[in-house]
Amino acid sequence: MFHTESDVVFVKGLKVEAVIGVYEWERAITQPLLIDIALETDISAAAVSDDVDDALNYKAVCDDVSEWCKEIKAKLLEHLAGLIVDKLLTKYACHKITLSVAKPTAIAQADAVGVQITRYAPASTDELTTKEAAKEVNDSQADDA
Ligand SMILES: Nc1nc2c(c(=O)[nH]1)N=C([C@H](O)[C@@H](O)CO)CN2
Repeated sequence: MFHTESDVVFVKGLKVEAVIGVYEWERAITQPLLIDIALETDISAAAVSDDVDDALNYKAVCDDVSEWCKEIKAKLLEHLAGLIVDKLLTKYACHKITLSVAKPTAIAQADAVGVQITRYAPASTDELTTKEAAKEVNDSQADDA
């Protein structure tokens, strides 16, 4: 079977309203965040089977990231980005994640400001197959329902 180390499942422009910011006035409101995520993973099983259970499900990623952003209520974008990438690497079968979080309304003179980080999975997480991780996600969502 065809194998590659450079497949990517991505999310671009995920919009989340969340409490974010270092100033007191920011703690009392929500602001829009725009999030891009690139999850490096092996998509070859899903490419052959055409079964979402073999895929790193971007719908589940969007749901999780939206929920975590609202829960975390970080002051700094750096803190939020770090926590979200750690959680994604723990939950999903991917070996590398690049994530950017932007605040499009924070600075009037700028289109957006933000941070971008890249992190790698520890070896043990990397060994989880996409199918095993997808099953864990599906099972935990079934438990939540
Ligand atoms: N590197 C960062 N600089 C700043 C941040 C941040 O999260 N990371 N945050 C702020 C304020 O919350 C700002 O968005 C209010 O306009 C300032 N600098």
